Amino acid sequence: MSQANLYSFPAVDALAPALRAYVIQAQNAGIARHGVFKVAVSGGSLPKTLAQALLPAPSSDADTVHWDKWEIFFADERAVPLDHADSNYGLLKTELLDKLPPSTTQPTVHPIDTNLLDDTQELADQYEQVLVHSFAGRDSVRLPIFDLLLLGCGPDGHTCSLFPGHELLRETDAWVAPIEDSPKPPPRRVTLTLPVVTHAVKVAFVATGAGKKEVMKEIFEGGNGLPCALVNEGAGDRASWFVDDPAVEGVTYVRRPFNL
Ligand SMILES: O=C1O[C@H](COP(=O)(O)O)[C@@H](O)[C@H](O)[C@H]1O
Repeated sequence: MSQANLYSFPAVDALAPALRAYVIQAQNAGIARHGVFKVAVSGGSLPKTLAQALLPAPSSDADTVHWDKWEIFFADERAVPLDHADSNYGLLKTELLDKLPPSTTQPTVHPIDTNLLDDTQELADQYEQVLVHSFAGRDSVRLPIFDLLLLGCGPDGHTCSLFPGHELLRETDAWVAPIEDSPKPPPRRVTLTLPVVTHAVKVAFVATGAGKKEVMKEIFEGGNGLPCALVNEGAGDRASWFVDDPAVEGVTYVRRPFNL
């Protein structure tokens, strides 16, 4: 059985160029496949690291981020207005999108429909319809296949808004699901479901800082049914972890040298 790749770097400034190279390779493969790059992103600490990876000017044609071809979705989102401090869209906008050079054609971004914030089931259903439309219809595809998912890992092993032990981990039908009892605030959210996450062409996790080392040990040395471990099991070597050394201190799982 294939296993997740674990790439570790002394610090975020060494991790960022590797993440950039990996994202650009996924981007180019997506564009070659269907003319666009369909990517879903998390909130939390990810957008800041992503900005560090993707904002520097390209060093060559091969190193270019083709923002005009990006179609950005949210791996999870909180049921709040887009300008709320808890919004994952808001975070991506302030950390990354607002910092693109003015001459850049902005990517297509798919935020949640904030008219539906009062009903998380409707919010999730509407976001699923966005995917249905973008991925050519639920009748023709069993699951949407993202070119890349860029995910975080919480200190409890959650990813997207899939939390340890939560019934949502058993969801097999919906592509996007509501959650009303997230243990991490805010409680009301929507999230991609596990089958969608594990079916992506590639899944990249970014986890940095010593605050993650205990959960990294658990994920890579047993799994314990943690959501991040379930993604590793489902995606195998399509999953890659970009971490800094403090996040994997004491983790015995074999790191790979980063080579594309
Ligand atoms: O609540 C959330 O947390 C996770 C992890 O965040 P991090 O700050 O520990 O990286 C994040 O991936 C998710 O999108 C977010 O809604």
